[in-house]
Amino acid sequence: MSRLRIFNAEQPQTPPSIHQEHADIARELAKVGVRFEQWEANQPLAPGASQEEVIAAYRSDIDRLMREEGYQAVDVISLKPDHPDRAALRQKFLSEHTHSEDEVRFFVAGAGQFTLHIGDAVYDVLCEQGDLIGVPDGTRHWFDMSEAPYFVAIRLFTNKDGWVANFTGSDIAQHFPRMQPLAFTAA
Ligand SMILES: CSCCC(=O)/C(O)=C/O
Ligand SMILES: [Fe+2]
Ligand code: NI
Repeated sequence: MSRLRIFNAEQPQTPPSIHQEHADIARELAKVGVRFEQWEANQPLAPGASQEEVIAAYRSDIDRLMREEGYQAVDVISLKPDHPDRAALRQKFLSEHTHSEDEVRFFVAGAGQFTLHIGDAVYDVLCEQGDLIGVPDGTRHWFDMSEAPYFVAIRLFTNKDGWVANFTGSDIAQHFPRMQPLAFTAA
């Protein structure tokens, strides 16, 4: 189940407000300019599927987004808990950063946790299969996949060069909850 927790940026220990209904999550995120939608993710793809398989399965959605919203590049992150580089891949996204383009991600399997630092608040969004999130350019954020990653996400870029991050140097991400491994993947 998708989940939004909203913290005060200065008070990571204080219990956050929590939303678990998709409409509530979308409404709260829309207030701060973040896109959150539920899409059909009905192709039988498991984490670990290749980029080619994922792109072929979602070709029509990808083509439509590229045509209608002007994306120039697409790639896929597809990870399962035994990936040999999982620790390094997790580390890559764990510190606060921004991008000079919107971060648009469609989760076609599994789950991952985006945390957005907007003004005085921190929005921690657990995205699950079927969720599309669009984080505006310049938004400070980080992403966790847990120590046992289990997800397939399609990434769309307006920049032809794909993923480029600007790290803020802040340690704020260390103070907020990390993603817990999905129960069904913890063997
Ligand atoms: C779920 S896609 C991988 C994370 C990513 O691309 C990013 O920029 C996280 O902030
Ligand atoms: Fe990012
Ligand atoms: Ni600190």
